[in-house]
Amino acid sequence: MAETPETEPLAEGTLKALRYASTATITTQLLSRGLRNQLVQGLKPLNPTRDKMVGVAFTLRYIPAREDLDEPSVFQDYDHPQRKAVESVQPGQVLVIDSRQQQRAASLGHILATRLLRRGCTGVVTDGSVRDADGFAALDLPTFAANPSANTNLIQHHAVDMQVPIGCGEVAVYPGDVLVGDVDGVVVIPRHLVVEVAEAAAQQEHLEVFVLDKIEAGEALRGVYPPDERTRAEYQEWLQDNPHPWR
Ligand SMILES: O=C([O-])CC(=O)C(=O)O
Ligand SMILES: [Mg+2]
Repeated sequence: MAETPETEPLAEGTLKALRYASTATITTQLLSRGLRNQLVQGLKPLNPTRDKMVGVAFTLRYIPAREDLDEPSVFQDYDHPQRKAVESVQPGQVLVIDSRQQQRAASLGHILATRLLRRGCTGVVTDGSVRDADGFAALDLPTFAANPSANTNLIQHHAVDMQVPIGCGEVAVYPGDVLVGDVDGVVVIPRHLVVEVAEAAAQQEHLEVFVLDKIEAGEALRGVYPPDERTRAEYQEWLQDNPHPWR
């Protein structure tokens, strides 16, 4: 497995391909490579009009809160791990939080998310909750969470570590992995596979545009979906006038 520095940005071509491909298509490409558990479970997009998300994982891990440690004055420390994480996220990264699927308290709120947006963060994913949900709905930052919850994180969570491997919605996320989100959910692509999966997914997406045209025109599935040799040859013709849009 090739080593990639966990903060390495994605190449422009890979970004464009991932913005073009749907999460549905990406999960199919991951399945063809033997990976069946890459879709983060239990999430909803909180700002459905800004739901396409692509970015490199910056991870933050929460453990259960304890009353003698997690009281409001801890936020007087600007180096509190939650605040430090927000001020460490780099442009092109998605903040992914392991909230242990616990939803009673928010993993973060709208002010911190606004700071993330200003830092060039491209999305927020937590398998717990967020608060200030109306703020998230209006913020130009794709956000995926299980639920809104008014409680601040200290009620249930203790931020303990960043840029370590985490679990989020039953999926392993390693720093530097690539997250893609849309209306169907959030998929995690292992970093060493991202270039090939992005290209293969974009190609599949483009072929499916052609296939869908035929189905809309009334053609039957046989020979078309999945496309047989004849349909693939027609697709090659169609490509002359419909070049790959992510290139
Ligand atoms: O979740 C928190 O405690 C922080 C918060 O409200 C915000 O960022 O607006
Ligand atoms: Mg707030």
